[in-house]
Amino acid sequence: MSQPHTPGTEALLGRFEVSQRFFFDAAHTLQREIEAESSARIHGHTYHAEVTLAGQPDPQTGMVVDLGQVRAHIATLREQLDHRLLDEVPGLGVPTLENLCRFIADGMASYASMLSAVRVWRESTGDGCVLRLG
Ligand SMILES: Nc1nc2c(c(=O)[nH]1)N=C([C@H](O)[C@H](O)COP(=O)(O)OP(=O)(O)OP(=O)(O)O)CN2
Ligand SMILES: [Zn+2]
Repeated sequence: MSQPHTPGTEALLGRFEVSQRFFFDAAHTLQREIEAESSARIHGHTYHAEVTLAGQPDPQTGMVVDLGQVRAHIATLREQLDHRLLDEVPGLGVPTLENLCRFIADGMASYASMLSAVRVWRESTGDGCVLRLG
């Protein structure tokens, strides 16, 4: 049974976080001080990403947000990254994990008020980055 939500009672109710994961395969180059030559060559990674949205469930739907809707939104965002040379993606900047987090967060602007975190990582190396928002 859902409880009516009274503003200011978040501390008692807690905060729900729902998330959606996706992955994309992409190529990039990177200017680095170490491993300079191999990083500057075009090479590819499988990137994993997770978008987290926070809030209270709507009393009618029982959902913070319909994750099916979020998945559809992410599919269009993913199109801009999957099988791309990241160096050429407009608005991304230097193709690092940090800028990928920022790019994905910007692409979730229509969910801005709920956006709690964006995480991007590479399983192959164990490298990861989290952008915490809100
Ligand atoms: N703070 C950050 N540091 C680094 C980033 C980054 O995005 N943010 N990115 C890289 C590179 O993408 C680099 O290509 C990773 O290189 P490396 O650690 O050498 O791993 P491999 O390319 O050898 O890994 P694969 O197994 O081939 O995927 C470095 N630093
Ligand atoms: Zn790389």
